[in-house]
Amino acid sequence: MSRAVAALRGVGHGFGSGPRRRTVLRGIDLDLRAGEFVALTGPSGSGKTTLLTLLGALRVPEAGRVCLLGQDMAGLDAAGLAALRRRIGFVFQRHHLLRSLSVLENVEAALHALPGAEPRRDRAAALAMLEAVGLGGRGAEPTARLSGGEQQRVAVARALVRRPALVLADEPTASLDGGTGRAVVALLADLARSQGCAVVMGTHDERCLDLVTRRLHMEDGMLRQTEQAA
Ligand SMILES: Nc1ncnc2c1ncn2[C@@H]1O[C@H](COP(=O)(O)OP(=O)(O)OP(=O)(O)O)[C@@H](O)[C@H]1O
Repeated sequence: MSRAVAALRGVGHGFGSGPRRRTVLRGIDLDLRAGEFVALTGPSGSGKTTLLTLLGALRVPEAGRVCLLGQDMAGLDAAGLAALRRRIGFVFQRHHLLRSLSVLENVEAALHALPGAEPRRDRAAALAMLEAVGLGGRGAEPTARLSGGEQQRVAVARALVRRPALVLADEPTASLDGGTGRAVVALLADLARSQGCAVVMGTHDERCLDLVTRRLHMEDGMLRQTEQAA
């Protein structure tokens, strides 16, 4: 069996208190393994983003246990959580690229934040990753000049250049047309396979679901259905 990247047991989370209290996640059990590409589907407000933020160590659960990359979140202080987050790649609907930087600089910036950064090695890694996402030769261009799909590919390169064991994507195709969105998801699937990382993608985009290895369906804060692709 491949490596466990994340293990969640009895995870619950909610927001607010008193009469305004809203329970968003209930009794979530989940195991993620290296090399899996998981789609997280479910109606709006069902808790997908909340679950992704827990998997990204962006918040700690109110109840239950979350182990990420071999570490129990309960034992980590703020610095420990930040160090854990640096080992996770994030791709969002709005790509949060720095428009004033070049394409290459945006990808390199992800490496500068890591301990032991080495400019020459980092540049080589960023150039190789741009090649992998089909943007070889475009590194010097201002990011703002790229199309939406190209910018999302830069965001994928930025998330994967650190070689994370876990990549989280929240609606990565939402601002893209069908063909472009599918190309971005196919790219994520290819890179996940070649780098052996686990990817969890929150999505409403039915057109990309044939590209994943597993589907999880969230409803009323519970993972109701787990369907393994053949
Ligand atoms: N920081 C917060 N404070 C209060 N309520 C929140 C907060 N974050 C999320 N919620 C609420 O939790 C519920 C689940 O939200 P979440 O964003 O996880 O759903 P989702 O399945 O990702 O929805 P969508 O598909 O629309 O993005 C929603 O009712 C939302 O309003």
